[in-house]
Amino acid sequence: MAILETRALNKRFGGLHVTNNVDLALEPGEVHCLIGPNGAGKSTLFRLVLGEHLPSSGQILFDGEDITAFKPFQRIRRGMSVKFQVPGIFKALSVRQNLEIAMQHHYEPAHLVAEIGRLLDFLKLAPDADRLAGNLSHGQKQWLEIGMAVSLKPKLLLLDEPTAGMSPEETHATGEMVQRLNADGMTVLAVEHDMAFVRQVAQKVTVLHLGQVFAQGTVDEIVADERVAAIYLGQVAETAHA
Ligand SMILES: Nc1ncnc2c1ncn2[C@@H]1O[C@H](COP(=O)(O)OP(=O)(O)OP(=O)(O)O)[C@@H](O)[C@H]1O
Repeated sequence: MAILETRALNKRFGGLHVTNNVDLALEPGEVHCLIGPNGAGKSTLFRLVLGEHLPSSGQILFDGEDITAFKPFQRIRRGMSVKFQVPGIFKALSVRQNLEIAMQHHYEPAHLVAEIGRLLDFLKLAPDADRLAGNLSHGQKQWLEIGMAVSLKPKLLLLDEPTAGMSPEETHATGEMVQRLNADGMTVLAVEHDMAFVRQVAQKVTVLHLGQVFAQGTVDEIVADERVAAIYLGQVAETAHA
């Protein structure tokens, strides 16, 4: 059974049909990347899954339950977690304090310190634990945000362009984090433009175009698909060489 499924999902903003009959299924334990040209409807689909937008029609199922009408907090309570592009960290608090805030109500005090220590190591932030989050580099802020998103061990992690603005080294390290989370059983849905990252982590790729599922397959299948190259990958290559 799919852990996340959208069935004939539609979203209209006035006359604009932004999500058009989207059927998407994520198997438990899969890393699934959502790619597509600007304006393809990736962010809108992401927000529909999270419950920030309600669909005009169609259904969303999570872990076998129809969550179409659920509020975001109800989805989060059932095991979804999200990392947005703009970090929502507390800049005036230390890295450790940020993690404490995310985790303190969910762990016994006796276990909290050890859990935070493990997470700091995982995030490569142990040497920076007592620095103010606002003083971290861009990439480190993204990692802290990923840490806050995974601190409660969600079943499904939603990542919105997790490597935007990162160096190739930071992007690769982020990919390794996703791979480790996935090895521990976490399902991941990531909107991502960086094909190196997609190639590193994705077991399945969905290409959105004009609000519709345009192609779906493994990374190799997608990269070899001339139709995809025509609408999207050419654009990425141009951007990369700009
Ligand atoms: N709240 C809204 N009201 C009206 N139109 C919207 C709204 N949100 C998105 N749109 C429109 O829907 C279309 C798809 O937008 P969306 O942000 O989902 O695309 P995207 O694939 O995420 O693009 P990008 O890669 O540029 O972020 C765009 O034409 C956008 O202008």
